Amino acid sequence: MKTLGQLRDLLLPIAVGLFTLTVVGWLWWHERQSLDANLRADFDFSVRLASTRIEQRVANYEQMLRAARGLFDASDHVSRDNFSAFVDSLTQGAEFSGLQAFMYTRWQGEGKAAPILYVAPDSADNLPALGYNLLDNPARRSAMLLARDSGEIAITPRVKLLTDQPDGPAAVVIYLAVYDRNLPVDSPAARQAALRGWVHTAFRIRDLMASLYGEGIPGVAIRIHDGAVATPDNLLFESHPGADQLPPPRFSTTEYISFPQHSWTLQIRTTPTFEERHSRRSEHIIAVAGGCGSVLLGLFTWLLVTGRARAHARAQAMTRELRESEERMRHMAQHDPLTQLPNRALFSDRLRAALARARRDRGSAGLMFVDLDHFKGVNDACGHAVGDKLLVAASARMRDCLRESDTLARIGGDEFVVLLPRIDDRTDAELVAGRIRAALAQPFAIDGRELSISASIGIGIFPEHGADDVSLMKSADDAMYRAKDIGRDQLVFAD
Ligand SMILES: Nc1nc2c(ncn2[C@@H]2O[C@H](COP(=O)(O)OP(=O)(O)OP(=O)(O)O)[C@@H](O)[C@H]2O)c(=O)[nH]1
Repeated sequence: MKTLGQLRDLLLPIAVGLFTLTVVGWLWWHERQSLDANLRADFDFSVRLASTRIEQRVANYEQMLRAARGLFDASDHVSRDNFSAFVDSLTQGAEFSGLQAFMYTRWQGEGKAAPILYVAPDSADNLPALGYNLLDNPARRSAMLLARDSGEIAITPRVKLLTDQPDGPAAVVIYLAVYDRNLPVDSPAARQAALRGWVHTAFRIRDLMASLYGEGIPGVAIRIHDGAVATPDNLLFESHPGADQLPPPRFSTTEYISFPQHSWTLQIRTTPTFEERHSRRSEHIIAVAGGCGSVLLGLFTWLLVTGRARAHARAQAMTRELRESEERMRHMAQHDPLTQLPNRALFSDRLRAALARARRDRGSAGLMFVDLDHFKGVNDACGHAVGDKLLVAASARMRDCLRESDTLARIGGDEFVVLLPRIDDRTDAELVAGRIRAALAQPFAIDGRELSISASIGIGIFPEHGADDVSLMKSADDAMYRAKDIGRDQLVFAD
């Protein structure tokens, strides 16, 4: 029954702790899911932002090219100054940053060169490009012809700018054909016949990205590859060189940006900076605080459940201690501390009770005073400690001479009293006194010494030597003194 109760007291706190832990686990999981969802949403937003910004920027370049074509559509004679002034007006306040050069190339006919005629801005970087025959460059040539035939923009694959070193950064050029404004342009053949030249813009990809994002792209790493398949050879741009060395990303994706008959592949992944931006502190707080709270709640439940039992056990222990302490106090109040024999007070109680019983039964009782002879000599010769041991040993021997119902008490230094509550006559008392004398007469071996003692004994019999405890005590005491007087080691009856 007790074990069942203990088991229940243990199971309830465990169940409460487990339940709380489950709730905490669910909260933790929920928080984690929500953080993951936030992170995912942020990443998706970054991806959309990246591809939209690039598309938007290229669309701006296209707008600019179309505006420039409008300039040529409006006039048969566009001078270099007209062109520069037009480009200046276009770029003022408009979002064309990242652009390296804006150019016009004249078509001089089949089999002839197509040199760059105008370049703006006419900076020291750009001017060396003037006069370069673009048709000599296969990548540019095919984009130019595509632009001519389609009437739309055409973008080159990865090229180097004419003014950059051969190992310079990756760049692209966007072409838009300019036609004779008096001729039809409704078919590829018509467009070929009406071709006057091309307006085109050139830009480095890294300048384009820097103009979009500034120094760094926050949180995500972007790689742009030329074409629909990402290979190291067609890499146009990477925002975080060495991103492969980073720990695996939480999220990554591939996006495509399409141009007429051309596309770019964008590989976008999260970086540790991005993942750290979404602190997992709340998740950790829930785990730690929830875990500790569950344990505390379990402990609290255990304290509540076992509180009554523990208070009961404590009360029992205290009661037991109190009883034992009372018992000890009572024993100390009624017993001699050296021999543990009853003291005078307890002896008096028992004497009175014995005499009352004897009086009622019309029986007899015996009272003996036993005083050791010359005990002072033992103390003086052997020391007080040996005297103590002798007193204890003598008490034990005297006790052995008595019945269970008899009482032996120590009422003074070497003074003992014996109560024989039920005797037939004085012979019984004489017999007991004889046994005591004989027991004490045997030598005692204390601390390697042999000690011999004797005792003087005075005996009083109830009722003949005293009708009450006081007179009987006095009679026996007087008899003992008489035994001392007649030479000690004697047994004397009261008068
Ligand atoms: N060792 C020890 N001695 C005690 C104790 N109580 C009393 N005494 C000594 O016991 C002796 C008792 O001496 P008395 O009864 O006066 O005389 P006595 O030497 O026994 O000689 P008698 O006249 O034969 O009784 C004293 O010297 C006390 O100091 C005790 O508890 N231990």
